[in-house]
Amino acid sequence: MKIGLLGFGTVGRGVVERIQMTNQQLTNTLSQQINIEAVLIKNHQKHQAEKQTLFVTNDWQVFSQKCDYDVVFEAIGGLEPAYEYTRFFLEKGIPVVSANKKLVAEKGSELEEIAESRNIFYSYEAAVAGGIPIINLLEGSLSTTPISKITGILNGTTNYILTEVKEKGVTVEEALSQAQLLGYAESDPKDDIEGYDAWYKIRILAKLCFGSWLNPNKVERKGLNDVQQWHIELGQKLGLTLKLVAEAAYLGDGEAKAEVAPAFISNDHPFTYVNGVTNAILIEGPTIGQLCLQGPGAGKEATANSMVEDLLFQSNYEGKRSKSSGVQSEVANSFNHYFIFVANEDLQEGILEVEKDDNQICAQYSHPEGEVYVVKGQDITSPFPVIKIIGDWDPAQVKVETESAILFSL
Ligand SMILES: NC(=O)C1=CN([C@@H]2O[C@H](COP(=O)(O)OP(=O)(O)OC[C@H]3O[C@@H](n4cnc5c(N)ncnc54)[C@H](OP(=O)(O)O)[C@@H]3O)[C@@H](O)[C@H]2O)C=CC1
Ligand SMILES: N[C@@H](CC=O)C(=O)O
Repeated sequence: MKIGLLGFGTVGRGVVERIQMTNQQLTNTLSQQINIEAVLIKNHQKHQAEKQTLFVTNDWQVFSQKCDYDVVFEAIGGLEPAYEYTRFFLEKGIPVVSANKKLVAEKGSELEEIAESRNIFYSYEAAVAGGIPIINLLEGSLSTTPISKITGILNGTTNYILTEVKEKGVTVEEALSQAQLLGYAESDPKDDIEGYDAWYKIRILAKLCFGSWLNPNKVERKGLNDVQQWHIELGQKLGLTLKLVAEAAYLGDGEAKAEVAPAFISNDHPFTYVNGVTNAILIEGPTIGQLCLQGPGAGKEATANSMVEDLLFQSNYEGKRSKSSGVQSEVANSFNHYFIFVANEDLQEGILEVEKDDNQICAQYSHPEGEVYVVKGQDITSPFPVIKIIGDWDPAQVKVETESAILFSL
């Protein structure tokens, strides 16, 4: 089997190592030897010093003209030129295995159509939650399972940062540099911090769970930008852990909604102890109850593992597998507690804003830097930072330490 590899960074290198490491097993399973025919990179200088046994080029013409690949792996990232290159191979009838969530979320519909018309696959197991085999699970073992909601910690970098800051007291910048060194972050880490990466991923999951692509303009995206240290501290004092959470739910009548936002997790929820680069996904539906998966969400080995297994999974079906069209189940109405944070300097305006929307304030806590108002409802919004609480958390049950930093006042 002749492989063309687009990209030789964290993931591309992982693919080569994984193929080398399990070469014998792969040969046995596929009944043929896997050979990496050519690797496309961008910056030749960067790779010049390396002793290479592979054919590595930065010339697209050279790479594309080889064209007798049986499969192409795409680990470049971003929209262009990944889109052009993927299209090129699919149109030639060459299947593509991708790790590129941005490309799948933005152009997946069109690329899948091309693949289907050529009776080949365009697959992207590694694009969502790194090493967790969620895509082929949804399309395979759960393909007729009614799903009402899917919730996930889908970005390894932000989860790693939040964990490092909490457990080691490092700064966000220090933790981000470490995440970059470990190969977890996107080439532009704003994609992680501002929630874009998780936004692409939840849009892909929503399509697989509910059968159609959501209008991206209607998928809310909030990253960690508005979260301040005192918000996290207050949450911690109240037994809550901050995570960047993506959710998609089926509302009935063909309507689904999705969002990415920071959320406080109560300590009875399966996500509470999901730390570091680990991702977790909770799938809910009437026949399965709650199904929770967790595993490495980023990094060379885990992501490459998903790409190689994706190839094997797809090869078993020789492009003839019928894909799940999403079996929706209407989500039950749920009301959550929300924290609305108002810094000291905004207090006068803040309380008026909080009360304006007929919000019932069920509790209020103080911190030297501001107040938090706890309200209960659905989709609460405010001009002030709002953080939803996920899990079973009730202010009436909370025992707050009565130290000066925080006082229970309602
Ligand atoms: N890192 C991770 O843990 C995970 C990453 N992914 C996804 O995998 C993809 C790759 O990520 P990652 O390996 O981390 O990224 P890297 O930045 O480490 O590697 C990107 C590779 O693509 C090459 N490249 C970039 N632009 C071009 C271009 N225009 N033409 C040819 N080659 C190009 C780069 O070349 P050069 O070496 O010359 O710079 C580099 O080899 C992304 O879509 C990412 O979202 C998915 C899951 C996990
Ligand atoms: N930058 C991404 C990489 C995997 O998709 C992340 O941190 O999750």
